[in-house]
Amino acid sequence: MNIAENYPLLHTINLPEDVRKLSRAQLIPLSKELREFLTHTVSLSGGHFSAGLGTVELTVALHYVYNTPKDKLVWDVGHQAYPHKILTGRKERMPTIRTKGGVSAFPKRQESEYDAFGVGHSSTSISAALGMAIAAENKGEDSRMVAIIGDGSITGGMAFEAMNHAGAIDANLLVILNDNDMAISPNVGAMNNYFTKIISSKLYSSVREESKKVLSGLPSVWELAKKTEEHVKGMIVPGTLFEELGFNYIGPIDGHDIDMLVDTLRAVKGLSGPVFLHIVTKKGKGYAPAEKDPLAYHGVPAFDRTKDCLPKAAPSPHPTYTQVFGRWICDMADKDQRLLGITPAMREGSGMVEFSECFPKRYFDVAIAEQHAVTLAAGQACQGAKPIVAIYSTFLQRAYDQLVHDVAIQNLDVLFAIDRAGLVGPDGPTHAGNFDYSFLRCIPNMLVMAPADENECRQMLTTGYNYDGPASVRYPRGKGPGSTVNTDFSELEIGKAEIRHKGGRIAILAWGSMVTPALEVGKHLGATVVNMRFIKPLDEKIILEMAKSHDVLITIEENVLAGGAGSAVNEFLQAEQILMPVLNIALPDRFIEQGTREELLAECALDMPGILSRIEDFCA
Ligand SMILES: Cc1ncc(C[n+]2csc(CCOP(=O)(O)OP(=O)(O)O)c2C)c(N)n1
Ligand SMILES: CC(=O)[C@@H](O)[C@H](O)COP(=O)(O)O
Ligand SMILES: [Mg+2]
Repeated sequence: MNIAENYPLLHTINLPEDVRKLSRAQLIPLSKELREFLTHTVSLSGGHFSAGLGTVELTVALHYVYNTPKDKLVWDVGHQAYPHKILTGRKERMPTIRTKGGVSAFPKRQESEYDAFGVGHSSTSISAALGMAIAAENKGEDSRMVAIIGDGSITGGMAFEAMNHAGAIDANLLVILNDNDMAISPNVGAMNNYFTKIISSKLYSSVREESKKVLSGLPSVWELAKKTEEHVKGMIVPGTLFEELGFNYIGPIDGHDIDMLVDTLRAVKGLSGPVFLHIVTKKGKGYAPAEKDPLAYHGVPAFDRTKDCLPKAAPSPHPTYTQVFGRWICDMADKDQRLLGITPAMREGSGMVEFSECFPKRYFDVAIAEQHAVTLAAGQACQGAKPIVAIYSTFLQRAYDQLVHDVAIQNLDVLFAIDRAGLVGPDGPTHAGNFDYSFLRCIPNMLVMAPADENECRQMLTTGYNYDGPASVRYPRGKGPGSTVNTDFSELEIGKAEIRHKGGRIAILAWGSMVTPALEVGKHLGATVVNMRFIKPLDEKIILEMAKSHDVLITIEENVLAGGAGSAVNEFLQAEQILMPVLNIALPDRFIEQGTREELLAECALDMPGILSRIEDFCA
């Protein structure tokens, strides 16, 4: 990639201070080059794309106006922060994004001093920026804190908890709402309707024009505004929710108009107290296929930028686990009218598209609101419905209290279809689902299952659905070993494991994704291999049998060791006063960085060669 030749202005930008040296007139060509460079590098690497296309001008304007890194930019989620990464010293390395050892998927404090806060999960930015503002003021430090949050991410309750606080203490904080009317899929909810109302109100266009005049020509008006903040309020749609929360609401303004952005940011930088700046952008801006289909271009594989569509996935007879769930929920919904399906803003990723289309009245996208999703399900279950919460393992962490307090204590009949469990790969540690065995199995009443293959996934979903109480099935990202998935509703006996291979001295107890490599190892070593299926309840009978008839027990799971399935076996053996050599193979007690799933499994010695060598070392 010849940056100097193809991106002459961007080439001169190593750090934001270089942006600040540019003339106002150069900001438009810089934005153009930045967008082209972003498109070029993401077409090589894959990654999050359409959101970043929409934040190009905002990123340039922010680094132009604010004195980063002393002033802090806190990007919510961080999938829209690729332009920020490019302007903050990482442009040459962008093609490595999300690869092992490469630039990380999201802002990360360890990676750059310009990444003020580590992100990946949504709706944290306002709390974090507020914390920074309070601490800076306490130190007597004059730095400005800016939270940049999308219209999807602001639907998360935390964002409102933070504004509730900021508004009350009159904190010096700028919240920028980047409103593109999209989450990953089209944004939903009353808040979204409210934003649409503001934007489509007649006032928006006139405010836009008026603001433009005021902002471009008359900085003194802003001087005045500082003194009489009511005036600023007068420039906006009156009576906004955010004003009631104690914020000075400004906007909506065009988030692709760089002059307007720079003027507005300069003006609000001088204001004291919490300010809420509402900008309107287009997700996918400037790359026609992404503008047309921002959902498809939210996260992309490498692609040919000269074509107007993404590469088609190779046809495969084997569905992913997500697809197995998507098929099953439609089949079960056909059969049982009581079934209700819930997703916290992850319709596509969780395999709910067909269900949403076939059963619109029984489908609930609750926006990015995991806590609400779980308690909503609890409420539905109280009325005799059969709710299913389809959720990524990492995002279920958000709703732990709801799981315990609202669902499990009341032994309510909710099924959790937990996707992206274990190592997810390129998104890195923020998105890994490495803890769910541990945090689920300690909850009384919970049924915790992990399928060894696709057909077992379907059977477990049916088993969990028919179980009278909280149940969970957790499965990894992508495909399994490729079993044929039946279309029936067969169930598994609860708490019953199955022996997959009979052998001699060594017995391997494996869960979920680890059954396949365990089988390979078992066959190689002549060991017994058990597909344990249940993390809770454990098949204690089979553990006793294995302990009696083997010299060594090995447990293998794709979850951290602490509190996981191997720990459950250890607890049981201890309770039974069985003393024998036991090796627990699990994820280590550290956060695993990004890479492909295969690379990470190998790094953690959870692939066939890794497992084999750990067992050989142990038994030597
Ligand atoms: C707690 C949490 N739930 C779900 C997600 C998955 N997720 C990532 S981006 C996104 C949509 C965000 O929408 P918005 O904030 O409007 O940003 P945009 O992509 O439109 O720029 C979702 C649901 C997440 N990162 N964190
Ligand atoms: C930023 C974010 O949280 C999502 O976009 C996430 O990266 C999706 O992950 P999957 O690709 O596994 O659905
Ligand atoms: Mg959005």
